[in-house]
Amino acid sequence: MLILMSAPTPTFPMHVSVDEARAMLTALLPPLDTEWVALAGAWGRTLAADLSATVSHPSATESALDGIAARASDTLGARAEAPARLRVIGESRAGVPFGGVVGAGECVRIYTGAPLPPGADAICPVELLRDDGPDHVWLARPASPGDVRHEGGDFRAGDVVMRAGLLLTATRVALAAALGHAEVPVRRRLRVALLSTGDEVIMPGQPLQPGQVYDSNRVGLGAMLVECGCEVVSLGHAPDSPQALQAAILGAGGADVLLTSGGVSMGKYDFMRDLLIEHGRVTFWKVRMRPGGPAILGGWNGLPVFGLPGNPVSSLVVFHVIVRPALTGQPVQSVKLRAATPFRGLSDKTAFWRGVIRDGEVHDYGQQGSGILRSLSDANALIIVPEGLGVQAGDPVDVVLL
Ligand SMILES: Nc1nc2c(c(=O)[nH]1)N[C@H]1C(S)=C(S)[C@@H](COP(=O)(O)OP(=O)(O)OC[C@H]3O[C@@H](n4cnc5c(N)ncnc54)[C@H](O)[C@@H]3O)O[C@H]1N2
Ligand code: MOO
Repeated sequence: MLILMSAPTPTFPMHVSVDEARAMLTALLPPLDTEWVALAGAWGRTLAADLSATVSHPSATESALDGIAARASDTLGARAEAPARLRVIGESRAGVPFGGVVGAGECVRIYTGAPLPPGADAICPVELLRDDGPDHVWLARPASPGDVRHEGGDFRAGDVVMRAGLLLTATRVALAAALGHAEVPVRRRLRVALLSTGDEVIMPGQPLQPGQVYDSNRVGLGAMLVECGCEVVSLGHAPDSPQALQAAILGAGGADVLLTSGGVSMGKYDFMRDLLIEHGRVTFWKVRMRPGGPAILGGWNGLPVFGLPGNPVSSLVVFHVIVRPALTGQPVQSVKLRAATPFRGLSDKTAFWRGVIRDGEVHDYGQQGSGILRSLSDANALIIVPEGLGVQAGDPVDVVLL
């Protein structure tokens, strides 16, 4: 007769949803103080306060073209066979505006970005002009008010243009400069300690002995943390021993959170799991997702600890859909695409299958094992198949772009 041992009822939540896991991790992270950084060093940081425009952009109504500025009413009906003739009374250059007023029958030569002189309300591009001596021009088309860029057309002084919480991408750093900020308030970088575990795990650069594996998780997770704007405190690697793990965790002093990889599933040597359950604190164990199901969140002496599974695809997918959004405050961005192939559903888990987007459709990458790291590297999409649902070819499907 087969007797199955019944495990004691856990005192912590198990099998939480991906959304719950993300919210629980977010709740364990400390609020981050504000610091000011020069704009040149602000890329990748998170804005800590709203940014207002110190000036309007454009700062004055200006020309969008090189040509002449005139009164549109003087040029109505102008065409090649019956051009309009205007007197040139000066010039307006970017940075050197024309000092006078454009009157009836008059124009000034003007260049892109130069202020529109008072009196003028329209532009004729240089391609449609013919000089008639130094002081007159013929227009083969009416001057167009549409070729004027209005003062404040982009933003006005005092407008709140960027909101706190925004990730400062390259274009947003450019926008902050246009708003007139030499320095910006950003959130302090989160200090994340990173530890990989496992007797078999070694760093590349040494010959691989039978049964060993190169530490791809530490390198991959470290790079992803840098992408998230975090300061990485590398704790290196610890073997499968509770004592070694405890000693390594002590090295995380001062970090805001510890990320580990490996040792969180069902095996006898999964000591990260035991350490948190028996001597630390557990917020949840196991997420209803594949890959990544065995992840465990908890704490050790006040330090939040997130134990990611050892399987390379599992740890990196958990990072994509739980860790990154929690660390950056930026939601997981997904788009709807048409599935070119079926994607398997799981009755009790959300699946994140690797896919390849081709011709606007998403195709199954094929090998979906949690140890097939190439599937993540070659893929450019994570296909989200919600619990209990499958995807047929032709169905719309939510896709996270990798
Ligand atoms: N009986 C069960 N076995 C397993 C279950 C289960 O529910 N019942 N879950 C499976 C799932 S799902 C996953 S994911 C893995 C996760 O296990 P662990 O977190 O305990 O990870 P390890 O056993 O330490 O390692 C798994 C695998 O990954 C390799 N590994 C570990 N660290 C690294 C690293 N830093 N770089 C590259 N590769 C690494 C390790 O050598 C193993 O091959 O458990 C299943 N088992
Ligand atoms: O779900 Mo595990 O995370 O299959 O490899």
